[in-house]
Amino acid sequence: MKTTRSRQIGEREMARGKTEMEVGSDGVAVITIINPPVNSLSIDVLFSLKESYEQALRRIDVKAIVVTGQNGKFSGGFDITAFDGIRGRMTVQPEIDVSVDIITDIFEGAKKPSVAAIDGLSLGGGLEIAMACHGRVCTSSAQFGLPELQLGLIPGFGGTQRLPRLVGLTKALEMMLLSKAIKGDEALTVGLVDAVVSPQELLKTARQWALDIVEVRRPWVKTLYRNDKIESLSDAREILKFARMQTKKQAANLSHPLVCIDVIEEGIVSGPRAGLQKEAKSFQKLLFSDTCKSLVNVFFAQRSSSKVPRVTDLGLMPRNIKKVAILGGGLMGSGIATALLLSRYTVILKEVNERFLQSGIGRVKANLHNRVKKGKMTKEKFDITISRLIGVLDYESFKDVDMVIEAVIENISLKQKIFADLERYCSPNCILASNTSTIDLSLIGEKTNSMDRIIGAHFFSPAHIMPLLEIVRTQKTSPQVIVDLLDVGKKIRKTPIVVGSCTGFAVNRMFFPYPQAALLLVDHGLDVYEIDHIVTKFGMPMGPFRLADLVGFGVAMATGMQYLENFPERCYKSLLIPILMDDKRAGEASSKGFYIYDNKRKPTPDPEIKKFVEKARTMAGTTSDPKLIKLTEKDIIEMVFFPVVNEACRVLDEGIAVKTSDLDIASIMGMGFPPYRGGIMFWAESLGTNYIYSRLVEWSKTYGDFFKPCSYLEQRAKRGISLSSSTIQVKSHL
Ligand SMILES: C[C@H](O)CC(=O)SCCNC(=O)CCNC(=O)[C@H](O)C(C)(C)COP(=O)(O)OP(=O)(O)OC[C@H]1O[C@@H](n2cnc3c(N)ncnc32)[C@H](O)[C@@H]1OP(=O)(O)O
Repeated sequence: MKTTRSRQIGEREMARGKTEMEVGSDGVAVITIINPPVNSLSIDVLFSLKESYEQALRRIDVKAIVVTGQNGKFSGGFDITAFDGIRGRMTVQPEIDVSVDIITDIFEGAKKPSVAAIDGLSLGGGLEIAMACHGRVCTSSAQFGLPELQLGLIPGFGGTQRLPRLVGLTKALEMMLLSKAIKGDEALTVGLVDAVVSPQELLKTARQWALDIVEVRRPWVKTLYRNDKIESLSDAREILKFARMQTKKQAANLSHPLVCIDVIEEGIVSGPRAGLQKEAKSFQKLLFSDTCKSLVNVFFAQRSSSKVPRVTDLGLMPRNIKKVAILGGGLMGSGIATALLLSRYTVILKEVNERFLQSGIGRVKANLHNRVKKGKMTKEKFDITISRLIGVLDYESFKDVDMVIEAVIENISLKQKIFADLERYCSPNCILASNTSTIDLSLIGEKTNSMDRIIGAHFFSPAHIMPLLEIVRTQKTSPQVIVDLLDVGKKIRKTPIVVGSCTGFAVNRMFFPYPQAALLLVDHGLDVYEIDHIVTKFGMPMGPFRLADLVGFGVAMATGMQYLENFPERCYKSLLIPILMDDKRAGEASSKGFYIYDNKRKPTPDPEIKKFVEKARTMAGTTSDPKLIKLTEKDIIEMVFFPVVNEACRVLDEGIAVKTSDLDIASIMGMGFPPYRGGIMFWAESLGTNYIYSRLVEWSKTYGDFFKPCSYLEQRAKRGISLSSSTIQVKSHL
């Protein structure tokens, strides 16, 4: 990464982070990286580190150097917030290459040895600096990784060259291509560090290690020139060939993992300095890629989703939730119970009779057993985990639970009765949550006086695996209850988004036009499997028809009815699914839907589908539209996803979601929208509001109000304003 410092400092009043140096009577200079919260490497930190090094090298009382990070964190890597600034500055002639000129020539090439003392995080650029030191000492909880690929980048401070030289090619590829972090003990086993010590011993050991190098009691190793761990050229080529093959299979739409492999290969074939140069060039190019911009958007969107205006800024502390009761042990209830048990909550599972209860407990056990089978959980851990699950048939044990999550079938009167019961049996402070995916919470709590503690906890199936938690609040939900649920969400490792109450809430609501658009295209002449293929190629985990099979036609019809009741003017009604249901097809569960499923649930296209499609077209009076048959893949993607963008705009307009970035997260984590496209709104923004608006206008003229753009989109398109700008800003432009 090339940059200049003078411009940096000139641009800001205050430096972003620094290093401090302290020289001990033993002649060791300890340089500490200081840039809370994760000691990221801003340009200021990097230049301060360079200055500290140069000072230490100049001073005759300094024999050796120890580099460490403040507050038990070595460094979380290069400052991701600085990427935009760097992109802007790279049009100016860059002067210094951080990787070669600073890290390699000044730090690693120094005439005095340096040792990294690593506790906590050592990620990305942080690990790359540690690898350029001549020794590494860490604690067992220290975390090491090069996760740059998750940001659409490759390591840019020499990581592609030094990591293989320390841990061998296979392990290095695994750590980089899978962004897989390892802990201190494994780092020692694979050769990434030289010693693991307690946090109390860390600095002392690192100082002594550095002095030992000076006094030739330990070797002075320059990682970049090590050869002992690198495989022979022919073996290396085979390993890299296999890695390329795997990468193409698993990430067909991404090029940066292949760039990473090329850069590693360059170092092995042409030597590490050539590798460093290729790495620097590739890094700079990737920094400008759409993939990088999209994935960085996802990184910050994910972190901002738990920051809720007028809720998390009130200074409220989350209450300590220990015991959670779940009503209903079906697919959702058992999945939620599993997620909670895995994070050490005590869980009470209530069912209406013994048979249902045993099935529910059986499902939880099966979920946990799966983890044991995959080696993610030991048998002992399984026993401890399942011992925290208590099955009950009545409300007796509900008096001391901190939170209840109702996960019964979507029946309004049943839910109303349950919430009225809960109000009687639970303590007045108990949080009353519902896992409903469509029903308005005000309706669910109608028969209670507890609307302030009623909240939606909408999990996605399978609940113990899917990463999203949609937290649904009403006008009356208290901020404290939202803060509590956000905290539980974080503890069970979910990414929460907080949204308002409406039919389908944010995720299902904005995606309801998605299958409808696909059905419209089929009714007008397109092929079911072609649409699924194109949508999958775009990056969705499955196409809309395969998804309908997975969800099941019964559920698809029931939720479809909800949208039809609430938004009749913009629903597309196809007869295809009811026709398939008449043929006793219910989707994957019945082994037949749009696809035929074998006993391993592998889908195969069904030639018979054509017959049903024809019938649906005849009954609806639609015919093949010659214009649609000629559509390009791009057109099809737009016709399927622009109605989603349009509905997302309504969700924002109604204040159901407050940030476009929350909808990005919702689309990625709730629906599998490809993260490397940044999320549905980020992708839409990249295409241009006006473009989306004009295409919707054009289609609505031919195919009706299903495509009619909403006023939120129209206003922004006409004024050339981004989708994320608030209504107030738009009005001010009027
Ligand atoms: C040249 C080099 O090769 C290029 C690079 O180094 S690119 C950077 C590589 N490093 C990474 O990708 C690490 C990214 N960070 C993470 O994975 C996680 O933040 C973490 C594991 C470090 C910490 O996780 P956790 O404790 O859950 O805290 P988390 O909420 O994620 O982060 C805390 C804060 O630090 C910020 N932060 C984390 N890493 C950062 C980074 N590298 N740069 C800037 N800010 C960062 C987060 O945005 C967040 O800010 P906020 O409080 O304002 O929202």
